[in-house]
Amino acid sequence: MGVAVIKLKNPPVNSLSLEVLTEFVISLEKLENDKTFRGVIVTSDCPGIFSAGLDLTEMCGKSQAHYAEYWRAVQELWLRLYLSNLVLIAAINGVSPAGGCLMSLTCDYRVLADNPKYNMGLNETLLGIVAPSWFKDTLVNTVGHRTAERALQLGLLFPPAEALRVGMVDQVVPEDQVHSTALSVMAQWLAVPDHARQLTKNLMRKPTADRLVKQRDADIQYFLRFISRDSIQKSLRVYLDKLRQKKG
Ligand SMILES: CCCCC/C=C/C(=O)SCCNC(=O)CCNC(=O)[C@H](O)C(C)(C)COP(=O)(O)OP(=O)(O)OC[C@H]1O[C@@H](n2cnc3c(N)ncnc32)[C@H](O)[C@@H]1OP(=O)(O)O
Repeated sequence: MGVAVIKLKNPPVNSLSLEVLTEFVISLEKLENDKTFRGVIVTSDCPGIFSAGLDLTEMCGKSQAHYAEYWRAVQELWLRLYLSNLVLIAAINGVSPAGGCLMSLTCDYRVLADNPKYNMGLNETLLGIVAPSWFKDTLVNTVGHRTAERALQLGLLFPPAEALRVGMVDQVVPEDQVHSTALSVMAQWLAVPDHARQLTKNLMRKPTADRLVKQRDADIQYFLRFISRDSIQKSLRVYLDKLRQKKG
């Protein structure tokens, strides 16, 4: 039925490095242009981890030019996913904090494996950073304003049952059924004529995407100012050190 599978593979934690973002955009573009494909299942090849989100090492101790290039790539992937003409289904087979969660929220449907370790949410505040307005918009459009406000301020990571309850995911299924469920949901979505579904998706999502499109450069400048602050760099270094020391 013309369904591709994009399996994220950037061990150990599928962090979204500049290279991963760039390759993801290229793969999506190829699939969009190949009319034999109508749907994509986005999943992970790293056991227990859907994606650890944005690659913190790309945002720490680098040059302004690098930050600008990285942020443009983050914007680009979000825009491509959010406005994709393809049916996108996230088969979430692991934990998905921050950017990992955002990636799944851009999809049309989310199936999450029922494992209490597989938390998901926008936890930026716990790192001492702030989810940008378009991350916030994507969450609000999925779970509603009140749930998003609480989740964003507290940096909540929801276990599967809670993620389902607040509408962050559409289905929670046993781990070994995530892929087959994604495939059967895909069949349902593909039963709708493409042109009608695509126009409707556009109607729902374009106003949100346009807000970023209209001010992409300003958004990059804002990110540069924010990420270059000494206090923010310090927060990121402390967080990364904590992650690294977990093993020791
Ligand atoms: C205006 C600014 C807005 C910016 C918006 C930001 C969005 C984001 O996405 S920020 C990233 C948020 N992500 C997280 O908070 C997740 C952090 N990671 C974890 O919680 C855990 O690593 C895990 C639950 C995803 C996996 O745990 P585990 O299997 O125990 O693996 P380790 O913690 O031991 O990690 C292995 C290895 O990977 C490094 N690492 C983990 N996450 C990231 C990351 N997001 N970016 C870069 N590197 C990451 C970790 O430091 C370990 O490295 P080594 O010690 O060198 O092996």
